[in-house]
Amino acid sequence: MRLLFDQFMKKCEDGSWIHLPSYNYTLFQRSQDISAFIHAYLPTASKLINEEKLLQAKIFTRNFEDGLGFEYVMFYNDVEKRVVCVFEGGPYLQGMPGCLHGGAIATMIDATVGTSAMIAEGIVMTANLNINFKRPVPLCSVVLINSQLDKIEGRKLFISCNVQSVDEKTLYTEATSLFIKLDPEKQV
Ligand SMILES: CCCCCCCC(=O)SCCNC(=O)CCNC(=O)[C@H](O)C(C)(C)COP(=O)(O)OP(=O)(O)OC[C@H]1O[C@@H](n2cnc3c(N)ncnc32)[C@H](O)[C@@H]1OP(=O)(O)O
Repeated sequence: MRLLFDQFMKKCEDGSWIHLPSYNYTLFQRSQDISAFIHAYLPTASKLINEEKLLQAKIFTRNFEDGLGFEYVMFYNDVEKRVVCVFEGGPYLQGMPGCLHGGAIATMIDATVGTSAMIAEGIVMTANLNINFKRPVPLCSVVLINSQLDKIEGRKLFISCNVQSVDEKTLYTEATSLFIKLDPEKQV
């Protein structure tokens, strides 16, 4: 993980790649911003949200102690419209014995392609995520999640993604996704 981090940080030196900051909370740090977002974009859902509990909200992937859950770092290449995530799924993410849980893989795919969509179009939501699990990901191994923004049609963003071993010899997972840029005029 450290070796790959250093390799990508080196790529950032000429500005072709950017190290993306990781968030422990949603992109909105203050609760009133979260509340304003929900009332603006998700009025239907806002009626069901417990505002008090909302104060404890954290990004799902940032809820485990170091090394036990989702350990990851993302880098972005604006020319290629790519986000690459270096990810190690910790021991608390086990599915079948010795394997990373499929839901944990889906989460990190969603986070990676979602980051790509947010960079391109701001406030987006996942409308569709199709995942082919081709080989089991060994638990606690480091993988590369490569996402590619394929096209934008109106509010629709089509992003593909694969999960490979660090030596890129093993293809673990392939996915396609559709993100929709939220329209504040539309009741979601
Ligand atoms: C920082 C890390 C980033 C993390 C990112 C994580 C993102 C998430 O996990 S979001 C949570 C999971 N997603 C959700 O809960 C979303 C639930 N769905 C929704 O809220 C709505 O369906 C939403 C917002 C996606 C689309 O609703 P709305 O804005 O009304 O758009 P809508 O008019 O229905 O559709 C717009 C277009 O997309 C198409 N479309 C919408 N959904 C789909 C779909 N599932 N499949 C194919 N096409 C679709 C529509 O057909 C329409 O196409 P066209 O413009 O050609 O007619």
